[in-house]
Amino acid sequence: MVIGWRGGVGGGGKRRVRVLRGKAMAERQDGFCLREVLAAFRACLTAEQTVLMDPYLRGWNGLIRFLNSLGTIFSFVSKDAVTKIQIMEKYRSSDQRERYETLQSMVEYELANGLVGLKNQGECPESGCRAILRLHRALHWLQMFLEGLRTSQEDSKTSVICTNSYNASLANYHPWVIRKAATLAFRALPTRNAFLENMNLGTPEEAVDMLGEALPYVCKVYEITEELYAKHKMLDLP
Ligand SMILES: CCCCCCCCCCCCC/C=C/[C@@H](O)[C@H](COP(=O)(O)O)NC(=O)CCCCCCCCCCCCCCC
Repeated sequence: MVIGWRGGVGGGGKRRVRVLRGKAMAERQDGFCLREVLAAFRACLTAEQTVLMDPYLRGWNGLIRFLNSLGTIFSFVSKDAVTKIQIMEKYRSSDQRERYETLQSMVEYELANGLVGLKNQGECPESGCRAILRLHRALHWLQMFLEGLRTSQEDSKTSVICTNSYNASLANYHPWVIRKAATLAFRALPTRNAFLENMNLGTPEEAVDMLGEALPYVCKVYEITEELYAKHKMLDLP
């Protein structure tokens, strides 16, 4: 299975307009394409069923770029995610970078050296295991959201798909005030087709096809991480 977009139209610096099926559609001007994000999650997976850290973080940075393009209403979400990503990037450029090459090597290293903070958050506020767990939970939301978007009807509301997937995943770990702010922000999401077009994967139909091909890789990354954390009883890290 190859992740790629058959249409082959990349983003560009200058504003361009292309005509698809008789309908004019403005292209994104920032060159963002969700294909690269999805390919990054695919690139995380190794033959040994480990998860490579660098493409994992690259995938997340791409998602944040997309999130930021949806408006400042999501700043509180992206700031929190960026804090977690930066913790990991710092480790990947430190003397300990090899310890953080994969999620598996990170877990092994931090557990063996008492760097996880198993009892309370204050113990190890910059624990890599903890930062990844927060992103991992958000990946569950993303997986459900994109699957919901992919399988929904054309007239479905993005805000409803987003709220449902949030309530079934991440919301369980958030206090009331965050849940409230998140569900209010979801109301600002564009329509389903505008959202799909914003991914820069072609027409909404092409975007749906692409998601169908690529989502299994995101799911696999999620499953491997979930098993790893379950094995070490770290799914509830404070
Ligand atoms: C498309 C709209 C995207 C909406 C995003 C849905 C997720 C809403 C999450 C709200 C998080 C609010 C911020 C704060 C959270 C923290 O309390 C909480 C706990 O952290 P702590 O233990 O350090 O205190 N943090 C977290 O749970 C991590 C949240 C990370 C959320 C990252 C979400 C990134 C979403 C990227 C979407 C891109 C759209 C992709 C579609 C192509």
